[in-house]
Parts: sequence; C-alpha cells; structure tokens
Amino acid sequence: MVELLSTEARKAALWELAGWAEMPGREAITKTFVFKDFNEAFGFMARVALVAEKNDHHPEWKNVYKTVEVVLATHEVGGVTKRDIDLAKAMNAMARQLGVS
Ligand SMILES: C[C@H](O)[C@H](O)[C@H]1CNC2=NC(N)=NC(=O)C2=N1
Repeated sequence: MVELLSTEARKAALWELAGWAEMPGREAITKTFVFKDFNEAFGFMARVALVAEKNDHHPEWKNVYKTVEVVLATHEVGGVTKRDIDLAKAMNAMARQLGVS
C-alpha cells in the first residue's frame, strides 16, 4: 500500500516542483498549465494520459481551451503520496517539451 507523505516531505517535494502548490482545504497538489492553444493543451493531456495509464495513477484535471488545471492526490489513501510527486514531475517535463514551464 502506498504511504501518505508527511507534511515536511510533501513541502520539501513541492520545492522541487516548479509551479505546484498545496491545495487549500484538501490534501492534494495543484498546478494550472497555460499552453499556446487548445491543440498544444490537448497534446499535453494525451501524453500525460499515456503515462497515467502506464503507472495506473491518474490526474484530476479540467481543460478550458489552452488551460489545463490539474489536481493530484492518491485516492486510495486520501492524500499526497510519492505517486503524485512523480506524476507532477513527469507533467512538468512534458509541458517543458511543449515550451511551457
Ligand atoms: C483500480 C485502480 O488501480 C485504482 O483505482 C487506481 C487508479 N488510478 C488512481 N489514481 C489516483 N490519483 N489515485 C488512486 O488511488 C488511483 N488508483
């Protein structure tokens, strides 16, 4: 069973995750990505979807035109685990490949 990160571990991990923040009122991390256009935003989501399926760990996200709002938490344990940190890192890398920080 995957373990919840301690508060200090979660905060330390967030230092390394450009643009990610704790979600107010919920143990989760969140980031909003803004892309050049819808095509890039959806291309990002398609790439992330493949990684999420491979890792069996999925984001909660909302896409409006060129914006993708993402929330990551591990539902099985009701909070933030290493899986969320790893997916956030992967998302930042995939966004950077599209020229978005
Ligand atoms: C059955 C399946 O393996 C589980 O429901 C997986 C799927 N993807 C998941 N994604 C996330 N974010 N949290 C989970 O606990 C989770 N569990």
